[in-house]
Amino acid sequence: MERKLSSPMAPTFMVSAPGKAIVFGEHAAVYGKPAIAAAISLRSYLLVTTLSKSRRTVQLNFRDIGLNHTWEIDTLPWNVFHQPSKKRFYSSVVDSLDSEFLEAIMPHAQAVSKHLPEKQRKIHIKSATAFLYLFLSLGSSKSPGFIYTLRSTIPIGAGLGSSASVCVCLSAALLIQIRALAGPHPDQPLEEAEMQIEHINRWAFVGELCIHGDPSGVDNTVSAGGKAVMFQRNASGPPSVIRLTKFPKLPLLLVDTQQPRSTAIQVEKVKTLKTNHPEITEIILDGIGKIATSALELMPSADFSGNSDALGHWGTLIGMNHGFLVSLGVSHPRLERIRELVDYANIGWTKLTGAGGGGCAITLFRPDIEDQTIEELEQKFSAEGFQIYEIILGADGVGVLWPAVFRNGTNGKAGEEIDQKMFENADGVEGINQLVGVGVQENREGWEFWTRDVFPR
Ligand SMILES: Nc1ncnc2c1ncn2[C@@H]1O[C@H](COP(=O)(O)OP(=O)(O)O)[C@@H](O)[C@H]1O
Ligand SMILES: C[C@@](O)(CCOP(=O)(O)O)CC(=O)O
Ligand SMILES: [Mg+2]
Repeated sequence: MERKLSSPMAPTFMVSAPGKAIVFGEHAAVYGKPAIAAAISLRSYLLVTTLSKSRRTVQLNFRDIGLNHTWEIDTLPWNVFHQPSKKRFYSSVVDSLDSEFLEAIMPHAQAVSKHLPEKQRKIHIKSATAFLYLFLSLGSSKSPGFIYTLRSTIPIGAGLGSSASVCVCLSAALLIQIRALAGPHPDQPLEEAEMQIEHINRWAFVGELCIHGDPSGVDNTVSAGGKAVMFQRNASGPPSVIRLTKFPKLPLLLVDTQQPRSTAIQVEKVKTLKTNHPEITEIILDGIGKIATSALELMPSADFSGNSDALGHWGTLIGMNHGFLVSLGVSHPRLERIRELVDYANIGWTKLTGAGGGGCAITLFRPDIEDQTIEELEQKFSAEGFQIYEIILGADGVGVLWPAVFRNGTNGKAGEEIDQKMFENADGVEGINQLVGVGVQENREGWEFWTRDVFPR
């Protein structure tokens, strides 16, 4: 099914991609060790509006970070991106950034936030760079004007793969616009769907390269394909990915320290440690990889309930994995406080998830913990300023709503186009979920996913 979205009359459409939780193996994944990660029910949503033929501008409206910038399409450095000698950079698999491209983009990316404080400015520039790199690689100077409006329910910079989910949305939207994707549709052969996911994933990785320098690729892989994966980066060629179709239902709690940090800085920390203490660091990274392999071997049936041995084994591995991450220097006192509270109550095993240095921790509960005990713990977390997220693991990967109209009566607007302003101004996570959240059953109507439901819910 080909879509003619580059036509000026193309209707508004929306794409969405999930965040992720790394259950085992962060950081070591960067160095080619295996990792296990699952897509979560928090997601990003990107609305693409085509402008009339006479308006040849591209507007990036990233409301969550306060970025709203418009470029004239004709002023962008198309000549640099589309020179014949650079063809391989946009026609084949791209696994590194081109310095000439980056240089050409930089003044345009830097134009987005001239007068902001340094920290916020960096965030804006990273997102704008990822967008421009993909837009110029995949798009054309003849392109009509567009508005890209993004909202996300994933906390930014908290280890839940917000960057990857944004990059998957951008990649999917742009590939749809150049008619490079077939589907998704329910009777699409699995192999074809997998190829489409991989196409989206590869360009999302390029976006991640713009945001964090040296990503392993695990985040974009699990965001694009959804569900859960065992992921291993290879020294050359594409990574090895096993889709985990029997990922267990975990009694899991996700707690956010609310301590912001940047993945790029945490990854850099480990790199410095590896330079200064190569042998010891390699042993730790290898140990983390062995934990992920062991977890995969011990992964029981789809359900942990009534299988306390398996749960206990995974719990022990979670504790060991966290210990190794502490040794790498990527924990934080707030993360240790979460672990301390869980350990005192003796009700489970905790590890940081994602790049650490702040961000989120996951706790796997022991079997048969009373609901009241969990409630008491949650109250302590709230009192100390931690944020608890209710998530489901194994969510759908990238999906498309085409055209972007309300399909149901919950918003009282069935059949109406999803209004850009309404989406832009949706009030926080609740507002976004209510309006378009695919986790809300009524809102799922009309969404199509390349991934299939393989997990028991
Ligand atoms: N909702 C969003 N809107 C715009 N940019 C975003 C959004 N979420 C993430 N980003 C980009 O991703 C970066 C955060 O990525 P990263 O440090 O890898 O943390 P995370 O663990 O959330 O992926 C931000 O600096 C920003 O550039
Ligand atoms: C630390 C790392 O393993 C995961 C980073 O995840 P996040 O950006 O913190 O969500 C880096 C990577 O694998 O690219
Ligand atoms: Mg990230």
